Amino acid sequence: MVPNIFSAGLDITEFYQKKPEETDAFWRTLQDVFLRLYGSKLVTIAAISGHSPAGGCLLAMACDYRVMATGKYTIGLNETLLGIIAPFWFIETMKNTIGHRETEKSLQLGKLYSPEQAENIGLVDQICPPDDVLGCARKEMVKWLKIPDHARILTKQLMRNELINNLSSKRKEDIYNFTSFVQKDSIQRSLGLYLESLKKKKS
Ligand SMILES: CCCCCCCCCCCCC/C=C/C(=O)SCCNC(=O)CCNC(=O)[C@H](O)C(C)(C)COP(=O)(O)OP(=O)(O)OC[C@H]1O[C@@H](n2cnc3c(N)ncnc32)[C@H](O)[C@@H]1OP(=O)(O)O
Repeated sequence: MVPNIFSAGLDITEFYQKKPEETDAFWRTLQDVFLRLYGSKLVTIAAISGHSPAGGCLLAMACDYRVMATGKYTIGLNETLLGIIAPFWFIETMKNTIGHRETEKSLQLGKLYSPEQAENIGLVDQICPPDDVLGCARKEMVKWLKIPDHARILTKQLMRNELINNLSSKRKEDIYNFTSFVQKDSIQRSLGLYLESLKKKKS
């Protein structure tokens, strides 16, 4: 685990000043990761040890349960703040997690929540002191593993298959949408400025 960061989201440099075939491949890989994690038969618990913006939030939401460290960390889908938009399957995953109305506000505002706020709206299920996040996740895992596996798996599939099938049937179209969107000059400019601002913040 990297201290303070669960995931900084997608590596923007993978779709900044890249060739279309490179961004296509990047997006296809992300679809694969999501479909495998969201559709996993295993019990998946995210131990969110720190910041979890955008793609990081998506990965966490793809799990069955989320434990987040307390502290000055944030989680959410902040795409609009970067001048980009969350694709339909990010949106659907968030709707399935926190409901339609909260998702609508959250996405338009590019909202990043504190751990306490995230727990209040159900974006995370539990908050724990940073040095106990894994311990809390393990304790929760024990509960989930006591459920008869076949029943849990079938239930999970019933809940998740609609989104899985929807994305699986639209993968090509979704890749096309991503690449044509991020390759626009205006979007490339926004991404460049955002990357610069991240570096400036650091120095
Ligand atoms: C008709 C309809 C059509 C629909 C079409 C749909 C199209 C789809 C559009 C596109 C969808 C894209 C979805 C995108 C999802 C994403 O995940 S985008 C990434 C979002 N991530 C962020 O905004 C987080 C950015 N990072 C931070 O805020 C901070 O780094 C941090 C996580 C809070 C940690 O802070 P700190 O510890 O201070 O680390 P830093 O020192 O700031 O960072 C270290 C270096 O890393 C660089 N960096 C950080 N994050 C990223 C990143 N995500 N990508 C690339 N690079 C990143 C940062 O610049 C530092 O770099 P160096 O200076 O070189 O070390």
